[in-house]
Amino acid sequence: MKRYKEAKMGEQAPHVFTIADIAYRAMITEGKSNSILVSGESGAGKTETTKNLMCYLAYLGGNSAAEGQTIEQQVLESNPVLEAFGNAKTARNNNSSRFGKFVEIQFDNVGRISGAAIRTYLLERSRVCQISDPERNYHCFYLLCAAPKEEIEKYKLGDPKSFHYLNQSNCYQLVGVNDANNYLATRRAMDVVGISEEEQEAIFRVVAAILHLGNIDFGNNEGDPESSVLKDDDSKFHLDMTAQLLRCDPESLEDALCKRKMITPDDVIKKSLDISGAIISRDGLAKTIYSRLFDWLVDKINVSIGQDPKSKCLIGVLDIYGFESFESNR
Ligand SMILES: Nc1ncnc2c1ncn2[C@@H]1O[C@H](COP(=O)(O)OP(=O)(O)OP(=O)(O)O)[C@@H](O)[C@H]1O
Repeated sequence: MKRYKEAKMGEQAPHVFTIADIAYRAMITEGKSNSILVSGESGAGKTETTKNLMCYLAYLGGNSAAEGQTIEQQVLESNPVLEAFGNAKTARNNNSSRFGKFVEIQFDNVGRISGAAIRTYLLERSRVCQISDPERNYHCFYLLCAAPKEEIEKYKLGDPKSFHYLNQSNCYQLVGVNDANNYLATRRAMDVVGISEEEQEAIFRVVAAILHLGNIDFGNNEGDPESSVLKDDDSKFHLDMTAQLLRCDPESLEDALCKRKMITPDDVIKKSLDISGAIISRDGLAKTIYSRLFDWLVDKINVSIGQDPKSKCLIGVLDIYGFESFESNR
């Protein structure tokens, strides 16, 4: 970073630091905002490049003397938090971002970082309840299953193989990655970005609830093929756990999964759902809860980092969705 600072284009070997340096210098001299677009196929290195760009901008505009957590530390530490909840192993990349991200780093009139905002786009919701070999679900599920024993007991978790949302693929572990260590690292990163202990507990409660929700299975309601009921005691256990973790009433949850409410101008009609309908509503609930949790996390990080209303210049870094080409593209 030292070598690239204020070096002319071509003076050093090609590097993203040069791009960040040019963007920063142009912002200072011309007083104009700049954006850097990082694009490429899945696995090309966009997210790593984005992190390098952010490190370099933090190096140029950092506030080393500030007390407590600096804005740049918070921006950099938001990466492991967002990756835990928005990244997953795919066929091409063990740490593939399943969302788009635009990071705005704001600067004051002397070129110091004064605020930041993170905007995310289009989280891949379907992954929460549907995966196939050799992919994995979002990292956070495996991290929580590798959490310290007390937490595993508190959330009644265990081997990832016992959860439907994880066992549709045979891939559970990543080579060279320790989920137990990463769980603790994610908790530490959450501390840095200003997520309180209580909020962290609530976040992982929701993650555990989604795993239990996925294990609720449905069976035929005798005498009425158009409706469904909980399949067995195992499903009842997971329903009770989901309700306990989400702090809602188990009967209302069961009703919400097995019945559909239709609102007409005069009345509210409840219609029973068959097994496949109940599964669709269970998975729909899991996807909605997860994507709202993700949005909540991003909002929380933004509130904690804070934006500078007086800032006139910013550098934006856009890490877009990586392109993938499948045998059968849909
Ligand atoms: N500059 C780098 N230094 C070291 N390793 C890198 C670098 N860039 C990429 N890699 C390796 O390649 C992998 C994929 O990179 P990255 O996650 O940045 O890709 P991506 O383009 O963001 O992919 P996706 O679109 O799937 O999110 C990384 O996990 C890392 O192992």
